[in-house]
Amino acid sequence: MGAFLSLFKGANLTQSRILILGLDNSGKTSLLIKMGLVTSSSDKKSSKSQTDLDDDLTVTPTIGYNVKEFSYKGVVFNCWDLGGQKNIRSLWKHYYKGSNGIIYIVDSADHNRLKESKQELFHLLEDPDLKNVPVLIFANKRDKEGAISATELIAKFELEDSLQFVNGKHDWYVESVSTVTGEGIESGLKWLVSKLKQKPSKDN
Ligand SMILES: Nc1nc2c(ncn2[C@@H]2O[C@H](COP(=O)(O)OP(=O)(O)OP(=O)(O)O)[C@@H](O)[C@H]2O)c(=O)[nH]1
Ligand SMILES: [Mg+2]
Repeated sequence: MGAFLSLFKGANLTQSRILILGLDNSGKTSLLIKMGLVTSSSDKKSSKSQTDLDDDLTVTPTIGYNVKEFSYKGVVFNCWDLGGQKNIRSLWKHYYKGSNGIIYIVDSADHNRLKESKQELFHLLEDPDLKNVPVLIFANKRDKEGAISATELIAKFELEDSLQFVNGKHDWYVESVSTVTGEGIESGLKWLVSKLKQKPSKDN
């Protein structure tokens, strides 16, 4: 009976596997923590506090991965936050298969690493297991002085010219965010929800 009820409850939900990727120190784990708060506060039925949500997550460099599941606007986000240090980025590809979307995080205040971040993004999109997946790019740390805007990131990453041509057609969207203030996160998630609802789950 319990199994039947949970099946019924999930009947209208779009299941999605989302990878949170980006260089080390870009803010992936911070985003995972904040996403729990943003999605639960938009769902008025939930009254989770920040403490409820991040008790098992710490903002220290991730060795391995963290996984969290959120429901937001009819979509179940099964989010995988993978460690971004250079020596463990080669492990990312083992998580690509079956993914429905990517949230790629860029530290928009770290000018010295924008080129490396761009190269990593284009490299990962060459993988056949990520063909056609929508890519939400978060220009994170907008609260920091010197952070570049979403428009500047689009220009620096040359997204207009090239992203749609990498390995199939990738819908993409850039939003300037801060995981400290939460600004921008919901707007980006709304875009991703609209893309995930357009495509059947696991359709890569
Ligand atoms: N000012 C500011 N600091 C941030 C923001 N997001 C993350 N940080 C800080 O950036 C540092 C790195 O954040 P993490 O979330 O651990 O970064 P990560 O991408 O998970 O790093 P790895 O696990 O090493 O791949 C931490 O000190 C965070 O507090 C933001 O929006 N603004
Ligand atoms: Mg981390």
